[in-house]
Amino acid sequence: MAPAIASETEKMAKPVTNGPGPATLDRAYVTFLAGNGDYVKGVIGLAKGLRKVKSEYPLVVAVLPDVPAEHRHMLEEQGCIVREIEPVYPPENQTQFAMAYYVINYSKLRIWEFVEYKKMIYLDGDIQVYDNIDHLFDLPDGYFYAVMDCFCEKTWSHTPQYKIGYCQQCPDKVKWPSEKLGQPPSLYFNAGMFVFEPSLHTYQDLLKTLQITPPTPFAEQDFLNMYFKNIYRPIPLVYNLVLAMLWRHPENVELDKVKVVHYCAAGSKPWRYTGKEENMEREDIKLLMKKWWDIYNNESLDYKRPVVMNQVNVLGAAGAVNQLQPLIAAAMSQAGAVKYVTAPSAA
Ligand SMILES: O=c1ccn([C@@H]2O[C@H](COP(=O)(O)OP(=O)(O)O)[C@@H](O)[C@H]2O)c(=O)[nH]1
Ligand SMILES: OC[C@H]1O[C@H](O[C@@H]2[C@@H](O)[C@H](O)[C@@H](O)[C@H](O)[C@@H]2O)[C@H](O)[C@@H](O)[C@H]1O
Ligand SMILES: [Mn+2]
Repeated sequence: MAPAIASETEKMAKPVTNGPGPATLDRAYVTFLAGNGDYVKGVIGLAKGLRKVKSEYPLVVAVLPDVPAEHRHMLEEQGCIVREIEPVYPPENQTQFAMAYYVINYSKLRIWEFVEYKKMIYLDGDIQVYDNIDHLFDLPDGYFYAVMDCFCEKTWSHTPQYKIGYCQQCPDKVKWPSEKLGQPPSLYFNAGMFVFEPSLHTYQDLLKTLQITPPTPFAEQDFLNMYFKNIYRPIPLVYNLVLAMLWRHPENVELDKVKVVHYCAAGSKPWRYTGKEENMEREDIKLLMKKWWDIYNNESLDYKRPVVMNQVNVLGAAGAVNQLQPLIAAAMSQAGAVKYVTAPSAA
């Protein structure tokens, strides 16, 4: 079993900053948005959540062409960097995806092309970050970091592990029958959150490999698990609490220590929450819904475009200078060091 890297992760308990200045620009969070529906609320909530925990890095949103201009504008208004990507489709197939819409999730693979960033943390749009996780950017390069998934929900009923009641979250509860089924499944991560390094070589190889890989029920999540199997390193579940863990493996969950919550259980998308589906009436679920909405509705977390006057050609006319002076002083105090150019001295 690949050693969890809890020790290294725990060592970086406090968010690492890059010295006094702003964080290096070769790091960013990235999420994925498709369609003209309500997932845009998830991404807006995520942008506000990252701001609330004072993350030092921007949020890039990879949008499919079907994301309307109005939604893109809303994301830019929240300080997001919006990047259009082309869809990625798996080879022709008769696969029954666990959820029919999973087929669009292969488009996530486009983020490996964002090579202006050396390291990125991918977060699904139905994820919220409640504690600063910037320190994950300092995990050693060369690996793929993600949290282990759970096999106990009905969405896994097509798998041998579900049929025998085996789950990697509790491998000793129902032992894997190696004599009958051979090797147990490799450690398997949830693809709603992962730390990765964009690379054109990896990107091209991902797309090439995809075209010769028969699709499977969990779509790009299965594909990414197969592709990164040898460099996958599990990180603690505090970095991606798959909600089902609350009722499937409560012994593994310390909710007050959880930093990232993934609203992926049936009926748990906060912006669609009715409380009617199974497990959705739980007190911890209601608390997590309130936490999500408190951030989404918190206007003080809206992005405030800095008024930066990086170059103000102050005209010679005394009158203009007098009018501008207080404005410049206000801008300087608000935007830190501001360079402004005084009008060249009259020749
Ligand atoms: O209509 C959709 C469906 C999915 N997504 C994106 O694809 C991700 C994966 O889908 P989802 O989170 O619904 O899968 P789950 O984690 O629930 O299995 C979402 O978080 C969104 O970022 C989207 O933007 N629009
Ligand atoms: O396209 C496949 C998706 O597979 C994953 O979701 C699943 C997985 O977590 C199962 O374990 C749960 O049972 C299920 O509810 C949940 O939807 C990723 O979260 C998502 O980003 C995406 O990759
Ligand atoms: Mn998700």
